[in-house]
Amino acid sequence: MTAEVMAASDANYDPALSKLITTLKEAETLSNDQEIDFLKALLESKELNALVNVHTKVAKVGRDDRLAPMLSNSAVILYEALEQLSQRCHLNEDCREVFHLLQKPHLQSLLHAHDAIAQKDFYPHLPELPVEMDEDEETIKIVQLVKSNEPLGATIKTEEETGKIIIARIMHGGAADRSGLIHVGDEVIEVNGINVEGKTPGDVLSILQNSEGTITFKLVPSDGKGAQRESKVRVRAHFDYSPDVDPYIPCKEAGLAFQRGDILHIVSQDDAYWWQARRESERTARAGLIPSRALQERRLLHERTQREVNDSESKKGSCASICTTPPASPLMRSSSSSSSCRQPKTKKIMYDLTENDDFDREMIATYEEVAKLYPRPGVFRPVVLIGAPGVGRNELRRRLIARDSEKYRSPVPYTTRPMRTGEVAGREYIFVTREKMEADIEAGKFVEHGEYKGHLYGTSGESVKSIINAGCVCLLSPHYQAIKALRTVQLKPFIVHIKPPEFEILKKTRTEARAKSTFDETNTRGFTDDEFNDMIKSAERIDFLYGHFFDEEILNGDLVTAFEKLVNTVQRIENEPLWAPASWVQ
Ligand SMILES: Nc1ncnc2c1ncn2[C@@H]1O[C@H](COP(=O)(O)OP(=O)(O)OP(=O)(O)O)[C@@H](O)[C@H]1O
Repeated sequence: MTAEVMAASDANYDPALSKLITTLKEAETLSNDQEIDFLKALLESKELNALVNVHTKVAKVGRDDRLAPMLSNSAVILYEALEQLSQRCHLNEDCREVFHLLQKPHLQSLLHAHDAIAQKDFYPHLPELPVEMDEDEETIKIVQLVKSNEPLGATIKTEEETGKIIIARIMHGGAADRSGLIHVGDEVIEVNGINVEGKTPGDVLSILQNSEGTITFKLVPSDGKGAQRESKVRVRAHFDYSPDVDPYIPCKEAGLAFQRGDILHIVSQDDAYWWQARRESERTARAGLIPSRALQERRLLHERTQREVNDSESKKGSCASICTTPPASPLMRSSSSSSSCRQPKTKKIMYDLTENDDFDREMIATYEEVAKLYPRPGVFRPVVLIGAPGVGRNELRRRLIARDSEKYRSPVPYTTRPMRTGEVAGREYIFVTREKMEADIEAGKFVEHGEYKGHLYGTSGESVKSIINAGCVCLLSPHYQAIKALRTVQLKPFIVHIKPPEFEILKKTRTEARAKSTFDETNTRGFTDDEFNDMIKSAERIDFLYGHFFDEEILNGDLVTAFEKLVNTVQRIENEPLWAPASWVQ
């Protein structure tokens, strides 16, 4: 043994490292180049030796069966348990306590850390060693897939600089993805023995369409690994989408149709314009292409600009009959119908902002990131009933309170108007001076407020909070313009849109029930046909302006049915995890 190696063992070198140093010494006698010197210095460094020792100890602990984890998915089990418990919380105290404990962020983080260790998530993922090969020779892979009714789940494109046909996307969960053999960036050289050089993606598609049985691809693998990780993002769609009528989608068959309100699992946002998603309710399905937020926002902006141009053109009277612009979407029509659904003069208007409510639609509604919000035992989310004036929000609210007045309560509103005969302070209203109310509004003490006939009206945040803190369900039926002020992380409201049925049913149900028009200040006559029509138009406008904020819609035709649906809804809010803005769930 050489003097240096003796020194190495003196320094408590790891045996394997000592052996390497010895071998290196022997090699040094054969050649004496700089690289060997460098390697020697590295192997003899204290830092490397310390690292190797740590590694050996960790590896030894890892081999000890006594320390093997029982399971590596405890966090998943926790969420499953929460889901089960949430339906039983109302049954007994123990359930509620466990449910409460399992929701603690510390416990959840602990289980996540446990799972990461159990799954050995700490091991570095080293790139695969390159296989020795002739540098000039390209690796080619031959992939065979059996053609079925299911689409391949991949899109191709022509690479601009080279003209090569390249795999542009692999749809998550699709046939190509499941095969694990085709990756984004792979170059397609042949399909079923046909050279695709110089061909367009359309030509390749027709080769595929005309093939039967097995399809054989000859591919040059891309440099990257192409491994796709699924993102966990869930969004609520705020618009309807159909790939069949989208002229820009790269491949209609690869598109995913959805409707406003659908919860979508966004599995990939790798492409700036086309995300991959599947409907939350179809977890195993192949992912489909949907427009990204950026693309959809651009389109809406474009449509809006187009509409403005058309509006100004038609005002000039120049192209009304020759304009070839496609008919306005429902989105556009509602937006321009503000004058047709303005409230009648006799109706009380607490929120004198009718000229401004287009601002509410300024926010471009595309997708909203959501997450499951679990009910907290004893702390109920406020339920906000929104609807066109006269549609029956207060009737439904009153019925719910009458059903269980211990549980459902509404805050007493504040007003600056003088008290009328028969009224009791604190029962109908809390009467305050204008100065006091303005100061409180300024100080942010009202969750919603408005002005009617020179008097202020509003609901204080404190009164809502005190109902929630008393363990009751707070019911609110404010003017629809209060939605934005109420929809905060502090209140986490559940918003229900009470909608009128079609004209005939609306008229029939109200007439049979001798309903009193809320447009009549004396509250003595029934609704007129004009008022029914206004109610329907107003509901359309509310839907256009605020539809993306609604958690639920209830059609108030038959009152018994509508009330039953409301009862079911409030029970779900109390017991089930429900989708809510992701920023509310931390
Ligand atoms: N489904 C229904 N069938 C029959 N009558 C109904 C129905 N829903 C509500 N009504 C009646 O319609 C009238 C107006 O209802 P309500 O007072 O609840 O309206 P609202 O939405 O609170 O209106 P506003 O905001 O103008 O006060 C009441 O007489 C109510 O009993």
